Amino acid sequence: MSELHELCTFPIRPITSEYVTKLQYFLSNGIPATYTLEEAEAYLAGKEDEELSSTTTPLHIIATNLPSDLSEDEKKVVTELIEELFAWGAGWNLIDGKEQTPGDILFERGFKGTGFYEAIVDAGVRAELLLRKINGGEVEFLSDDEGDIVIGEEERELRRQFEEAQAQREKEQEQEQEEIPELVQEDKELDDKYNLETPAGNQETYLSTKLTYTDDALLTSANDGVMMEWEREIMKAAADTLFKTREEKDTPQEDLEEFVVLNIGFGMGIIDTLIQEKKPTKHYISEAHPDVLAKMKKDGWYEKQNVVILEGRWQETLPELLTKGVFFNGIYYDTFSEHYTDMLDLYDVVVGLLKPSGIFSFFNGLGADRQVIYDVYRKIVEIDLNNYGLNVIYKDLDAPKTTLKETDNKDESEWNGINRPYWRCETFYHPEIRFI
Ligand SMILES: C[S@@+](CC[C@H](N)C(=O)[O-])C[C@H]1O[C@@H](n2cnc3c(N)ncnc32)[C@H](O)[C@@H]1O
Repeated sequence: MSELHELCTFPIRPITSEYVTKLQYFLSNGIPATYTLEEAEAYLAGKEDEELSSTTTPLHIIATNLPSDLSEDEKKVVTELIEELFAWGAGWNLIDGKEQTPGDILFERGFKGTGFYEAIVDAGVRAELLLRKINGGEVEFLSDDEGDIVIGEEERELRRQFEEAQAQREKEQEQEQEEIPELVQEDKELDDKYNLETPAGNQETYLSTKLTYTDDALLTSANDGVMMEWEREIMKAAADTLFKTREEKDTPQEDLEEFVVLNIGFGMGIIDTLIQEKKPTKHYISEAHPDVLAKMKKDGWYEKQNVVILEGRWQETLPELLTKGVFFNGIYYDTFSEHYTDMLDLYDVVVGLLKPSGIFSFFNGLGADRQVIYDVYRKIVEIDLNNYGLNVIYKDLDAPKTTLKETDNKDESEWNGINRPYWRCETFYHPEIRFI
């Protein structure tokens, strides 16, 4: 173990500012903040050229060895150590031999709410926003419902690339084609490859994939869960949220005269059935998949008096409503094989379609296969919606324990026989979004 790594195991107590001095010494003398245990071991074994499959960084070692009985003074020092590592380019989402990020380790060890876990989440938010800038507004950094985590980006490297890209852009102003930094380009290629191959990752593939309704799920032919029965409680909460303003005293009467609701994504029709029970004046349903539309026809949704079915992708059907004077008291969004970039496009439409007192909500599965990413997205969504003059309140809901792990037993795990678990968190952050 190198001296830097050794330091991060907190060999001496109490943890004093001496630690910060030592850390600064290592970093300012050229040891990268992302120097891994694996690199150190390979160096000692004379195998520096070998490709390493995991990246146990100083932040991982801190997360693993952080004492749980820290004094207030020690907490301050540890906070400084973490800040110092980030200032020198530590990666918030690198993965160690157990496939864990430093945030995962802290969460597992019960450090959520102590400020240390939150420092990692904040670094993730900063990295994401920075990468989006570099990438010309595209969101590529975090995987959402895809089950993979993109490793290798470090804030410092990003910052360097950002500055480089900006300088380059200034130099080549007359050139129409913008340079894409190599790192981002690599991610894009990975993403494109992934997208082209799976229904879960790509809309075009998804919309031409055969779907099957089982007793408790809607599945693609690749056994991806499009919708699953375990989400029913979440749908109940969502339906209640959409109708909440009906009971609130300060909702303007003119907003309530016609109670109009929009649901984007029919799936198993769970939320639409719950919406119908609440008898809205009008109930719009946006649905793109032919097999789902066929099921809706078979089950009589086209005959319902107050139901309007918008056939096709919401990207094509909703903008038309903007010119037709249709406004909603509630909008819910829960689709499949879409990404956070699609949600950013959706926000443009939502602000135009929501009544001043209206409520917008969505199935919040963003990054939910890994707690720390779920927490990063929680903040990103808040930041993005605030830019639209919308405020988010999250309500914590318990997710079923059977979604936490994969086992062969259907009673123990929802993921038995399902291609890619898209949910792994204990708590669902149910969003209620209104104009500020
Ligand atoms: C997760 S399911 C919705 C489940 C629903 N909330 C329920 O309670 O059963 C997602 C649905 O969104 C539909 N969908 C996917 N992309 C869409 C798009 N761009 N526009 C409209 N519907 C879409 C899918 O075909 C699928 O029926």
